[in-house]
Amino acid sequence: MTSAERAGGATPAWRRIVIKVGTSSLTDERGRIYPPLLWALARGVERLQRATRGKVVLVSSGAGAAGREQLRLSLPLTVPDKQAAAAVGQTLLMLEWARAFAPQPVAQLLLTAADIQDRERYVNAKNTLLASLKLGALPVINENDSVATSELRFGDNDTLSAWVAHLVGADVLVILTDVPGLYDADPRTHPDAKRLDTVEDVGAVMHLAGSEGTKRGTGGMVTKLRAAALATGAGTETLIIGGGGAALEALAEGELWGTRLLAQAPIAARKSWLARQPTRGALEIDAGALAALRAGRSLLPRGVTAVAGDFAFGDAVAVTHGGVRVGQGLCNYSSHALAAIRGRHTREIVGVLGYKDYDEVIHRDNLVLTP
Ligand SMILES: Nc1ncnc2c1ncn2[C@@H]1O[C@H](COP(=O)(O)OP(=O)(O)O)[C@@H](O)[C@H]1O
Ligand SMILES: N[C@@H](CCC(=O)OP(=O)(O)O)C(=O)O
Repeated sequence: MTSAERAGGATPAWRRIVIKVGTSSLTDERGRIYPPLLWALARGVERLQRATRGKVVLVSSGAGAAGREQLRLSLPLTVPDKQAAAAVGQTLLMLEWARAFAPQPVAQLLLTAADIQDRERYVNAKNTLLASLKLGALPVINENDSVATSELRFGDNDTLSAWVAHLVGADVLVILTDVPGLYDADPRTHPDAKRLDTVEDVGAVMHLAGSEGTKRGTGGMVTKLRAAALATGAGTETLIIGGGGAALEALAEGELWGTRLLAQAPIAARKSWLARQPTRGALEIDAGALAALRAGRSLLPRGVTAVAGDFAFGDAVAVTHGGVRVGQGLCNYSSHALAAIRGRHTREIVGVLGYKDYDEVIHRDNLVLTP
């Protein structure tokens, strides 16, 4: 690494740091867990914690690789074999992390996408994480591979790490892999590829990711960029770096061995979050209302011509015109209340419902229009 490849600076002021470590950063070329790599990472994490006085949450892959090694399994594996390998490997992995971080305690959390989708489990996961950090433990998170199949899966730990960053309100998401950043083509197959130092809009670089990862990893650069889109869209800066523990030590000194993907501004971040919320119903609006929304105004009951679905106050709903989706937003009235006030003037709301919490059905700050 030459000095020209490094972007130097002061120690960053991060309070919460999520670091995702891929299988490729923990294993040797034969795909076996290589403890010196893991121990060097632990030293890097400690250095980063000391320098920033921030708290680190680790998302660690490697259970599958560790389990395959102990069970002497060779590829390709059936899904149950993969799950058994992850179940065996997870204990080995955690044992090694616990040794490497001692005396700091480590807290194991195994999550699936279902834990994020279900409100109660989401809150429980968040509480466990925040309490572990408060008590001085270092959370080490992996996907719960033994129960997560198809639609319940994150599928890759890059995506999981973006959700963890969201759960803990991280200032930065660090994705550590075996290449020092995002290149304009896969550097494995394009030796002349050039690295991008800073990315302002993840959407604009998504096409640069080759479809394949390493044989050891899952997803390659595509899933890292998707995770970066999620995280930066929610306001969390994302770094894709390579170089193992030494790269974390450099980061503690303000040196970046990779690519910085900038967080979106709060309003843009909110809109991108809004656009990702699952909708529970739809509001059909007339042409006048559509023109008002496009002019940056809020949706009033008068412009709503039909209501579909069963939703509550605060739920996300689609907005349609002529049956075509034109946007979505958070609704200030339940489907039941809206069915009664649609097409009415705002001054009529109290008369119809007996109360009026809002003039707007969807406030413009809670609305995102389809481009
Ligand atoms: N544009 C790109 N820039 C950098 N790496 C890329 C790019 N496109 C594809 N890759 C590949 O992504 C790989 C990293 O992904 P992966 O093997 O899944 O690692 P991990 O185990 O760390 O998640 C790199 O080794 C590289 O070959
Ligand atoms: N949960 C799996 C890791 C899945 C994954 O995303 O792997 P990687 O691309 O190496 O981060 C395991 O522990 O083997």
